[in-house]
Amino acid sequence: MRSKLSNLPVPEVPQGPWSLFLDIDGTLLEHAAHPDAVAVDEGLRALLVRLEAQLDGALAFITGRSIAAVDHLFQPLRLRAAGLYGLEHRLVRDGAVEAAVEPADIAALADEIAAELDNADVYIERKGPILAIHTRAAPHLLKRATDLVEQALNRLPAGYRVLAGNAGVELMPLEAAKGAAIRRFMQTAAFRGRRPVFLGDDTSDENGFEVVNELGGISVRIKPQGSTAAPFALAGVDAALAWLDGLAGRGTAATPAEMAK
Ligand SMILES: O=P(O)(O)OC[C@H]1O[C@H](O[C@H]2O[C@H](CO)[C@@H](O)[C@H](O)[C@H]2O)[C@H](O)[C@@H](O)[C@@H]1O
Ligand SMILES: [Mg+2]
Repeated sequence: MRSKLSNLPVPEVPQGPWSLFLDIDGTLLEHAAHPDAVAVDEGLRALLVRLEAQLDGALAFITGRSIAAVDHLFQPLRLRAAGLYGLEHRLVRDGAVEAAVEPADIAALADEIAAELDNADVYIERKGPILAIHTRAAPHLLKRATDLVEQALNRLPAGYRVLAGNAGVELMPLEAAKGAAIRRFMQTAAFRGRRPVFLGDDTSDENGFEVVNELGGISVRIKPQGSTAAPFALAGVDAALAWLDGLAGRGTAATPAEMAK
């Protein structure tokens, strides 16, 4: 069931064994005009290290970015992660990435859409099997970009969908879903038997909230703007980081450099 966001309470503190799933953009990092314009500071790295140690490894990023992009952002950390909305996984810290394959037809569509839009403020992110058109720096082009992606969808074989956000639109395989990625982690040794907690900020996180709710976990929508399946909310990135900081145990800390060994 979807609730009105404005009335949502701050999340309860998890009791007993719990695990943590984290969206990145808009949850841990403030949005920037371009995907490459964000940066991770040492405070955030240290917070993640503390939480990961406290949870005996039961922490994973669940993101629309590729795992390669996540590793670049958070280096030297290589935490557990589902990238590309679950098309890629790294189920153990520092482990191998199960990568997704790029269908040739998506690459061709990206070229066509780039030529049609022909605007330096629109960024077309080619993420293998997913194509993202970012219009954050050119909001007036969101409708045009969405129309072009929907036209492209009609020319693809069945098995793709369009996911529209506030500042862009993505074309992706149907199996790209954060909820499925969370279920997959919950079946692994580090997460099994723990209560999932998931923080996310966008439409693409709603499917993850539904799965976490079904599993009896705590789902939290960051900076609410519409309806959501999450029963809890936090006002923005600063509030999310402060809440996580409050959960982070002190005294078990390894440094990011130690974790990268
Ligand atoms: O699932 P997330 O971790 O939230 O990732 C979602 C997308 O994040 C990135 O794009 C978004 O953040 C950019 C930086 O703030 C912003 O410029 C863009 O408008 C946002 O859509 C990333 O580039 C995408 O690949 C992710 O799908
Ligand atoms: Mg996000």
